[in-house]
Amino acid sequence: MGGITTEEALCLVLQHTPVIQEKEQIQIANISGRVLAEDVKTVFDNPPFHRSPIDGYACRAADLTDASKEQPVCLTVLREIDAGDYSEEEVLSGQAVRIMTGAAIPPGCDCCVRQEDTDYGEEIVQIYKAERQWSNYCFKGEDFKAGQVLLKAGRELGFVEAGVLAGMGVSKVSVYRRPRIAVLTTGNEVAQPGEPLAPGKIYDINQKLLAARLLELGAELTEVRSVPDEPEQMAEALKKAAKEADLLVTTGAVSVGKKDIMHESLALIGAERVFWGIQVKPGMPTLFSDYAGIPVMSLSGNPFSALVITELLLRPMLAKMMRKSSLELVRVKGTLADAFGKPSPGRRFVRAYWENGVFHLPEGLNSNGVLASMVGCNCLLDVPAGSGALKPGDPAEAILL
Ligand SMILES: Nc1nc2c(c(=O)[nH]1)N[C@H]1C(S)=C(S)[C@@H](COP(=O)(O)OP(=O)(O)OC[C@H]3O[C@@H](n4cnc5c(N)ncnc54)[C@H](O)[C@@H]3O)O[C@H]1N2
Ligand code: MOO
Repeated sequence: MGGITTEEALCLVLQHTPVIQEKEQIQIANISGRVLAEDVKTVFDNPPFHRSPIDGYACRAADLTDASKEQPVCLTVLREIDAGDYSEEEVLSGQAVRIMTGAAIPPGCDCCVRQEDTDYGEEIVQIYKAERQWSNYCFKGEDFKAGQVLLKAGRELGFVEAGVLAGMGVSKVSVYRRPRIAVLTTGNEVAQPGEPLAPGKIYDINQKLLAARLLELGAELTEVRSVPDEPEQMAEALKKAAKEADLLVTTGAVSVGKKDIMHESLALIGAERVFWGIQVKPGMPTLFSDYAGIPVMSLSGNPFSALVITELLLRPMLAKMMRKSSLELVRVKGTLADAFGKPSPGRRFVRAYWENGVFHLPEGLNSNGVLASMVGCNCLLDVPAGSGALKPGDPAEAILL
């Protein structure tokens, strides 16, 4: 098997991968999967006031030292404070306020009593329980203090951060823009889903397969389309796509056939070949070029080959472009539940389902042109070069999808 190793390929690919620098402001409800571009600092204490975590009465703990069901302590109820109300009137010894969960505790009080530990009195309340100072008392600033950097630039954002930002009163944040990718598939044999299928034609799987995965990984798609197997047309399509995109992805026409037009198309636009051929199955004829600073990843046309190299190379590229370490490949170990009959003279990736340390192989064919048996698979077994047929119980490793 010719070509460089996958590690060498990844290294070269990353050398030609730009990190996106441009920033944009987005609403915090849309931040999931984005990367924060600037530190976000708090400008007030939260909660902004001492507050009650219960429905009951706020008063002074020193008044309650002897309180019990048998010998209740009676306090005069000054007022009711509901959540959202605010009172600055000091509560003195012998006094209490009726207070609701989330309401601001007035000055003078240093504890709250649950209403279940009282007689629910409206003007005079009988308290049945002693409370320690600061019990049932949430302090101003216990969530965060003014001047704290709660979220640092570079953090990957999700629902927790959306909630934290909302609590800070922030409605928009600055994030790095998404990488823009164009996907161009080749092949005079491909028809688009929804169209009738003429003899000799197949549906274009790669467009949708790649578009769905790249969107899932966090990219923006500038265009996704099929280009006829004509070098001039593909050259034009690449030139046009490069005006909008940070990365170009093509599928098909990279092998050695007469219609393998990617080589000529890339030569026509003056793209520099970085490598052609990786010692891996599937995806062996993968071609990678640099077109005036824009990386061009040309995947082989077989859908499973395109899928494997998307995970092995495109995903780490996106991790770098977006500064998202969560996209880096995760490896798992386990044992095989099923046999895999083919020997692997070179490194091979095989579709599988991993659960509780066990790898299950799907029923259908594990062939590069077969995609249906991928349904339900969640990993790619990484079978080292020089392996023979694999049998149940053999140890194995995989990358998670
Ligand atoms: N004489 C040789 N023939 C082949 C070699 C070789 O070394 N010598 N390598 C084989 C290997 S390995 C692969 S992989 C393929 C790679 O071919 P290409 O990348 O040039 O891709 P195509 O020939 O265009 O297509 C391969 C296969 O995939 C189907 N295809 C293409 N595009 C799509 C699409 N968008 N959706 C669904 N299916 C697609 C296409 O019809 C072919 O069946 O070359 C081997 N040949
Ligand atoms: O390398 Mo090809 O991608 O075996 O199918």
